[in-house]
Amino acid sequence: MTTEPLLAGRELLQLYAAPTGPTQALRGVDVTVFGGRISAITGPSGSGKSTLLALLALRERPAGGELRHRGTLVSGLSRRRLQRLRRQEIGWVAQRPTHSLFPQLDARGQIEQIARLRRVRCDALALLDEVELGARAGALPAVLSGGEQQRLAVAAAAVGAPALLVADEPTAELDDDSAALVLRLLRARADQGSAVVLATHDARATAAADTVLRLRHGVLSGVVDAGQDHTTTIDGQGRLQLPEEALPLFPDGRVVVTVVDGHVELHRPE
Ligand SMILES: Nc1ncnc2c1ncn2[C@@H]1O[C@H](COP(=O)(O)OP(=O)(O)OP(=O)(O)O)[C@@H](O)[C@H]1O
Repeated sequence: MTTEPLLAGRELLQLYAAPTGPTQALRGVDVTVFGGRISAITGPSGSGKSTLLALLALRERPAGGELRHRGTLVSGLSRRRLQRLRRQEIGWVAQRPTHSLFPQLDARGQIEQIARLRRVRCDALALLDEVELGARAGALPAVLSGGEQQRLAVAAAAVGAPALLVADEPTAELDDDSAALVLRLLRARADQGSAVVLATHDARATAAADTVLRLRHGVLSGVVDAGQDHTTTIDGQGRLQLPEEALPLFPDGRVVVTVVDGHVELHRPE
């Protein structure tokens, strides 16, 4: 892992227009993304995962808060600079993989086109082989199965180990063997220095991550680093959000809080 974050978001807010008034898709999210690591964003449907990915991949600007890319405020970057960063440094796998593929290019052409845009050399057939698509090199996205499209979209995003590789549900359509191929490719890119960020509902993908960020109702409810304790934030009113796995311990929502010798204990009331 590199010590300087590639991306650092503070108090990120995103709003979308809705018939009933603006929807707060993200509310006060703090997030840090490092090269060399896989981060998985989890949470129920509608919790803001895709929205956070769109901000991190510099596809949308936050409505509030502060997002820095290599220490520079994203709000200060021109549209042209953002476009160049997206093209050259950011791999993107959309929730619907065809949305991140060129419809008119075959599988081999997809890889070669991305390599041209990123100005890197890439053995397209070898990369397609890594996701077991070597035999489909001449196929257009429209004739590939959902799982093949997904593997192709991940392979294309991974060309040249971009500084950031962002994937929305990259294993959703995949059986265990194919999911393992995709996760192996993502790990290989992280080992080459890419910051890999996934939104996922898939336990296979969260198990492969170094850090798991949980979103609930647009709020970051917890961050777990592999092999470490749960970390959560305390808001300005002193409230903290318990990890989901702790909630069944307090079925009626009541808790006794005791401060003992510099730490806090939570008990179910007698
Ligand atoms: N372009 C948009 N316009 C209006 N509302 C949006 C838009 N994108 C997202 N939202 C709303 O923002 C909230 C968060 O959506 P988002 O897609 O980020 O959630 P998610 O966790 O990725 O969900 P899923 O797991 O179902 O993909 C939802 O209430 C959604 O309806």
